[in-house]
Amino acid sequence: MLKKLMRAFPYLMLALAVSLLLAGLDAVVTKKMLGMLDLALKGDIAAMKAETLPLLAGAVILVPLGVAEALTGNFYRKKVNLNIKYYYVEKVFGKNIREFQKENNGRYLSAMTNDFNTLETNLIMGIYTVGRGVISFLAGMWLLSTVDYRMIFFAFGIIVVNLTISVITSKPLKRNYKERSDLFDGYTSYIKEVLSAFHIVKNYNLQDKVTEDYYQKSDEIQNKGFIIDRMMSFVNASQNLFMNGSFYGILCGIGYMAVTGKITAGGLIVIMEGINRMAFPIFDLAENLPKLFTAGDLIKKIEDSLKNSDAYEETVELKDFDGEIQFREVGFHYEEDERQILKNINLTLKKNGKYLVVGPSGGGKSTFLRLLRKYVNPTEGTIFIDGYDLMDVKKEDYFGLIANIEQQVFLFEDTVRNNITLYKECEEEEIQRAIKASGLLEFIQGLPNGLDTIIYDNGKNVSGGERSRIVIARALLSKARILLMDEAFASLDMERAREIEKTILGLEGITVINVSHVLFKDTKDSYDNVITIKGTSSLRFG
Ligand SMILES: Nc1ncnc2c1ncn2[C@@H]1O[C@H](COP(=O)(O)OP(=O)(O)OP(=O)(O)O)[C@@H](O)[C@H]1O
Repeated sequence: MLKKLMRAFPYLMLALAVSLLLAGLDAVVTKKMLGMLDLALKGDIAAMKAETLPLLAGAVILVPLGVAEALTGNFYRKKVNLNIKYYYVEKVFGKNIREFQKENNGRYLSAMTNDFNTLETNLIMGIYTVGRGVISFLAGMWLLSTVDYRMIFFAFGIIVVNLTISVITSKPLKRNYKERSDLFDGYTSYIKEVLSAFHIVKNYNLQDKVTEDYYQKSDEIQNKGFIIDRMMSFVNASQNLFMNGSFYGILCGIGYMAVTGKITAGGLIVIMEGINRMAFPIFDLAENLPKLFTAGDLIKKIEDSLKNSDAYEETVELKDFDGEIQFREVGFHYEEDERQILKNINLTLKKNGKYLVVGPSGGGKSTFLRLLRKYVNPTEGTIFIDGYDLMDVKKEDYFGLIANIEQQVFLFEDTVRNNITLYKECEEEEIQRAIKASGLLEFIQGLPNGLDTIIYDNGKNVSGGERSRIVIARALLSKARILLMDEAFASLDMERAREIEKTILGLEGITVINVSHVLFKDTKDSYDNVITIKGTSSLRFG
């Protein structure tokens, strides 16, 4: 992520260069204006006339420079935000399916909202604000030094003390920011869960329980925010005390110099202006530096959540499926559960074969499919595909060879066409063939805009059976070599299920592995084999 942030470095530099130009020119114009005051007090009209034009020119240039500063600053902010968001999504979709499913994906939502907001405020804008603050501070320091060079030492003193306070206070702040981010993860997951279970909450009158839980979680987060704000106010108060003390000291000094005639009236105002320019950025620095130091931990937390704990290197490229899939002494148990789910599986699935997988509930049929989908690897034995260990086959190649029809159907909020083609270029004829084979023709003909009708909110306006058929059409169109089906007919009426099953069994050039408890006598015989999975106790093949 740091690399992505660094990519926006040139934009930051550009924005700060414009700020430097603006602050420098502004300081020169101020210095010249106050020089005019001294000339006026001396009555040197000729010198005043000579100074007027450059002064006016400088003042005019300040206007476009001010606009450029705002534009370049916003551009930097946009660039860096887009960079890290792009990086994040790329990384999230680089996660292994199994690892992603195992985690609570609320943490990703929380990262994309809460953590990114914190990063934007504390780091992205923090760096920019600190950079501008330093520039403005230096401009103020230059103004002071034009009157008395010793002011430079005073300025450095202020910076050193400010940095020290920021470093000391950042440690407890870091811890609290991290804890608040963790709380946000839980909070976001909770909100996601409660909103998706909205109808259950209403039907079972769980509103009070939800309100109470919500209140408690919000309370914890607010408390953490309160602790952070309280710490920041202590930090700011101590920085302010030091700053105000220093500035009052300076004011006394310059007051004395003015009274004793060591500086002119213009010089006095130059120093006041310089202090003014230094004061605001110093308060900005005091606020932003400690926050800036907390960003590292947040980035680490985000990066850690993006890592795949399974870093097994897949080396085999497999562009086609030519022969067979072989299970040899395959056994499996889930990572978090030592219970053996599958044991000693030995079977061969031939190219273009049609296989029906049956067995009791909880017997391990979906787990068997998960192995075939490469979501998990066997904990014992080996699955070979065309002679290669499936574990070594690159996921992106293998996923290109298989199509899945799962129990949980996901539909995009888009047209029926895009939901079927999954945004790939397809011939109209192929689409129509898939629609017919999946029994969707009647449904699509009845839609107001046919294939271009929009499906809303993961298929709110589509029935369970229609959803299944859309996903079946999707799989038929994908031209996959292996079709893996998990209770694909569960929400279809018998007649339609039988029809679609017949179509699928008649498909040439595709291997079908169908886990189903919906069995028809006439179609059952069309399978090349029926595999019975009954947990670890037995596995029957044929
Ligand atoms: N992610 C998981 N972590 C731990 N155990 C799991 C996980 N998924 C499934 N199991 C367990 O594995 C066993 C087999 O589950 P699986 O879903 O493979 O069975 P199934 O035959 O497909 O069942 P059903 O027909 O009811 O869908 C069950 O005892 C289940 O509790």
